Amino acid sequence: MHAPSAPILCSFANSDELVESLAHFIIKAQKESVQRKGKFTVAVSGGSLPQQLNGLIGKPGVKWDKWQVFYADERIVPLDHEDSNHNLCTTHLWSKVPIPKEHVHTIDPNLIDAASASDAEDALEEIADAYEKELIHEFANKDSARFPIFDLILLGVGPDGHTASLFSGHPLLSEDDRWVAYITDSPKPPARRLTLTFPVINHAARVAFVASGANKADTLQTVLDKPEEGLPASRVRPITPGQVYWFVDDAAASKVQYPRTPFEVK
Ligand SMILES: O=C(O)[C@H](O)[C@@H](O)[C@H](O)[C@H](O)COP(=O)(O)O
Repeated sequence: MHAPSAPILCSFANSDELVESLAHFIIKAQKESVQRKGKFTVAVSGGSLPQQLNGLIGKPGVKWDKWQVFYADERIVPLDHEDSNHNLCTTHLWSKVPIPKEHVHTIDPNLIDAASASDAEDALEEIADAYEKELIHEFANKDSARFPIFDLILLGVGPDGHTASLFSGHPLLSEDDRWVAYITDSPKPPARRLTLTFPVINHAARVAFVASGANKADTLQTVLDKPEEGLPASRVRPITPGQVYWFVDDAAASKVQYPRTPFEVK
């Protein structure tokens, strides 16, 4: 197996340029995937990311009916709860674009009540299993790959270097079997979450991190310049031919020595 390729860092003068370039990048990835196999499989996370996808709204190149969307991580709360990533993405994106509802794969709402009614981990396990089955169903035509190969996984990074719901020092960092796992002790509230695991993230064709603002400068410096520290975001290194990209603004990249790559819209 080849070594993973080095991250590609693209930094933009301001948030508008970042959002617009990210939209072009996503549309290009979508075109390649749709041409090759008629669909585009994407995973998205929460935080500030959904808002940074608003460059896609109204762009004629986006073939929303070809998208199949999963959540890179999700909080175990009802889907209309203010903490829900699905709710956040619906507010910022899905409600504004013609994506078929059934193409956005949520955690099973029928299982959430049981999980909130008790502290039993069984209920969380059941939600994680059901979401994994949903993924297996979508990726059923996968060759004989051990893990799904997403066309694109979109991630944010927290101040502590976490990504999706993969946190420093957590035993889940060494999960090498499951596709989806739950946690009950997220340091970032709410505590109970689902997350795609590292093997899934690192099998993707493309992973794009999106980060903006000066409050991300120290984190990016550690993640990109000191990968040996092993922060969760540094561990995102998709296996060849997968590629990880960083879409950031100059404020977030201000302390990073790692070389920038000019972004070209083709
Ligand atoms: O649901 C979540 O909590 C997120 O998926 C999480 O991984 C997020 O992406 C980072 O914490 C960055 O969040 P910000 O973009 O808001 O800094």
